Amino acid sequence: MTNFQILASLGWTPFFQQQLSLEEWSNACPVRVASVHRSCISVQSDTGSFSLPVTPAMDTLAVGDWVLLDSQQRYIRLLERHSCFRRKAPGTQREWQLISANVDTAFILCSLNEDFNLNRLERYLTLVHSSRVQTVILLTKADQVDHTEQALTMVRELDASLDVLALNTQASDCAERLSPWLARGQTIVLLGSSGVGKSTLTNTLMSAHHQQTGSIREDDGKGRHTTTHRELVTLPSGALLLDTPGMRELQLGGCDTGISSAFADIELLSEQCRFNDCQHDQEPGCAVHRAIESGELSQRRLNNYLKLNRENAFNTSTLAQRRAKEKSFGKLVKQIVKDRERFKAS
Ligand SMILES: Nc1nc2c(ncn2[C@@H]2O[C@H](COP(=O)(O)OP(=O)(O)OP(=O)(O)O)[C@@H](O)[C@H]2O)c(=O)[nH]1
Ligand SMILES: [Zn+2]
Repeated sequence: MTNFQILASLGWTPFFQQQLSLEEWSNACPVRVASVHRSCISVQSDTGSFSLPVTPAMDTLAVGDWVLLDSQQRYIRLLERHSCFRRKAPGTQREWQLISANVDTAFILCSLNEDFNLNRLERYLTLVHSSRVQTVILLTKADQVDHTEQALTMVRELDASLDVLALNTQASDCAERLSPWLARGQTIVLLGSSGVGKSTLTNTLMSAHHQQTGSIREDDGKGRHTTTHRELVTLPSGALLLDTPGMRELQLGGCDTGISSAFADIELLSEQCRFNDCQHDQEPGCAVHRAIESGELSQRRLNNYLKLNRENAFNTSTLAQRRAKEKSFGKLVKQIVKDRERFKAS
């Protein structure tokens, strides 16, 4: 019998439970994907961690996924995701890459030094707003700069409802300050460009208590956690942290709702533009431009909104085209099979 209490500490909730059929309830074993490698995945279950060879059916799994195994530890199926982040795979390929699945809270890290960048922050906000997750902005390296207050104000102006904290990721008070989001069974993903302090924060949170955790961790020999690939680690608080190695490029696609939500102010203004299809360029009666002139909205934010919209539309359409192609190929295959059967029958 599956121990659902242990599963709850791994992030199992009624959302997943209700997806089980009666038969699966008694026979299947739910496990959570902790890391994905080319030929194997490691999973956490109510009886501990183990790894499984990857079969073609498991090709689309992401870290954080819940999957069902049979009594022989064979893969049955993927459970529907509560939330999921994906980006366009870097390079020229028009492919998607899953960043994480079933996350409750996203910590978006942005350093306060010369890399501080509101446009990039808006890009990450668009990504998280397209999924059902709580968002917290962490402004790191607060110990290195003296303009923390101004930066906090600028970020709060992006969205007054956001939780924003400035911190030194090496300081021992991080665990306490972040504790509202780090309860047992909660899943957190760290997002942010390379060098913003994701690994440092992971290390600080991991060593918050000197306690052995049943987590999967990689050690560099100095007792330090290092990120070489995406993996789920259990923090002393009982929360599950998904550390992602530095993302050099976060290309958006399929984020229509994310844009509408991250830029709700501009979308609201657009409703007052004279023309329904106003591009907020040179059109007369543009409410967005009026807001810029009055200082209510920054030109920077509008430019970034237009840029992310173009990028999202481009990447989304290429994805849609690919899906359509796959669909028509699928139809063709079905037709061939049907014809063959008819041929056999005749
Ligand atoms: N002073 C100070 N240094 C920090 C802070 N956060 C990170 N650093 C330093 O910044 C450098 C980069 O931090 P990492 O934790 O490796 O950054 P990362 O986000 O994990 O980078 P990737 O692994 O490339 O994605 C390290 O030298 C850290 O010691 C901070 O809050 N204060
Ligand atoms: Zn307009």
